[in-house]
Formats: sequence, structure tokens, C-alpha cells
Amino acid sequence: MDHLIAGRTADVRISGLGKTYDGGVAAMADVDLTIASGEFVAVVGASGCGKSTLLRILAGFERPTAGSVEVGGTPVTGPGPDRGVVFQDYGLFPWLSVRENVAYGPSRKKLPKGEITAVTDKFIAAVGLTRFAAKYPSQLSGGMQQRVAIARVLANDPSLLLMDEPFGALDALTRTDLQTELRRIHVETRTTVVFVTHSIEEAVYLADRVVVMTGGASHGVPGHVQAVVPVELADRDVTSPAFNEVKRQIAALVHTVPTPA
Ligand SMILES: Nc1ncnc2c1ncn2[C@@H]1O[C@H](COP(=O)(O)OP(=O)(O)OP(=O)(O)O)[C@@H](O)[C@H]1O
Repeated sequence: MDHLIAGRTADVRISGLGKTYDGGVAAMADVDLTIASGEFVAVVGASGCGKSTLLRILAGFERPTAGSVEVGGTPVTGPGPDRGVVFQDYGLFPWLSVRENVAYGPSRKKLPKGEITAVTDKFIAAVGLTRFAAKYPSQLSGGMQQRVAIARVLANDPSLLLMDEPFGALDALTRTDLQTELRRIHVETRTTVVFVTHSIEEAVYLADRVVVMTGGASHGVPGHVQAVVPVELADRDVTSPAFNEVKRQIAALVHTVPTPA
């Protein structure tokens, strides 16, 4: 491998987690989940079942109203550099070049200049954008901008990568490319990943385990974990009968009529 990018990694412990928003919307209740260091977990479920709420609590953007979350043994009380977040909208600084966007985190850590350059170049190469390092976000396609967003987050060396529908705005071909890249990057970094998606196929392609959430305010039942499905496929050939059987199993769980946890 020409650019090995092994990084930090942490386990995640979610216990009795619940969130009732101001106004009484019970978005999520009784979520228990342990994620091993280096594991890739995808979260799927119908709209409103609390996927983003769970991710925002892990990121520290939102405080739970019940239960707790620990990342690497440390309780989450707010956002922190140990967790990197990638959203659907790339969130790049439009006035900075690709290189400057990726260098932003390492520069704030006041690393020596040579180290900042090395880290920046390494992650730009890891997402295949070396030739575009001097370009600005407006000069790039959506897929390329999302690659920059991923490189920018990884350059901060997070131990937990949180991704909320990161490929949701991309066309199907670009989305497939980025899924392949992300799988490769995960194999290299072994950073723990929690990945929220509406696509069951994407979840099965990427994840070691798929967390299926059901419920949500519109069902009169708080969002909760319906099932956790391990993906024990030797390869991730999306056309294989085994792959489609896992997809079918998860789709049936997603459509389960939610019952109180
Ligand atoms: N800031 C907020 N204030 C009040 N209610 C909220 C807030 N954020 C989310 N909710 C409600 O909490 C529930 C869960 O929302 P959440 O965004 O976590 O679901 P989701 O599964 O990510 O949905 P989607 O797939 O549509 O993004 C919904 O009923 C939503 O309306």
C-alpha cells in the first residue's frame, strides 16, 4: 500500500440513551449499543426514527435526556476533536483551496509546518485528489467535494468517524465510487465508523453490523433499536444471492411495525 494511513480508533458504549426534545417529542428511547474499536456500523430506518438524533448525540452536538455515551471510555459531554463528522452537505470553506481545507485542522493543532504538509498531502492522496489540491470547492463536482470533506475530517485523526447520509446528494455512479473508497480507507485506518443511511444496500456493502431503528414520533413510539444484523459476507458483491438475502432480511426489519422498547 503506497500511503498507509492507520489512525486512532475507539470503542463506543451507548447505554439507556433517550432524547425528548423541547415540546415533548420523544425522538428516541432506551438505546443500548456497544461498538468495538475499528468496527463499521451502519444505522438504517424509516424517516423520523431518530438516526440523526443518535448521531448528533454521539457527536456531542445534542445532549441526551436519558442515558449516556462513552467514546474510548470517556463520557461525551460536547463536541471534541476525537470525533469527526461528515454530513450530506460537504461543509467546506469555499474561500479555501482543497489543500487549505484539509490542512485546516492540523494547522489549528499548531503542528510543525512539515508535518502539516505531510498529513495534508497524505489524505488528499488517500481520496485521489492530488491533482486537484490547488482548486477551490466551487471548481469541483459534488463527489469530489465530499472526498475533500472526508480527507479534511481524517486529517484530524479522529478515533470515531460519524457520517450522516454523506453520499445522499450524489448520483448513483459517484456514490458507488465513494462507497468503494470509504471501504478501502476504513480497512487502512481502522477508525471506528457510525454511518447513517437510507440505503439498505449501502449499509450492507459498507458495514460490519447494521443497526435497524424503528418507531419515531409519527408512530407514537420513540425511535429505538429494532435489531442489529451482523453482515457476515465473505465479499460484498452486491449482485450475489447472499448479499440480496441480507438486504431482504434488513428490509423486513425496517418495515416491522414498531412496538415500545
Ligand atoms: N431539534 C428538534 N426539535 C424537535 N424535534 C426534533 C428536533 N430534531 C429532530 N426532531 C424530531 O425527532 C424525531 C427524530 O428525528 P431524526 O432527525 O433524528 O430522525 P431521522 O431518523 O434521522 O430522520 P430522517 O431519516 O428523515 O433524517 C423526528 O420526529 C423529528 O421531527
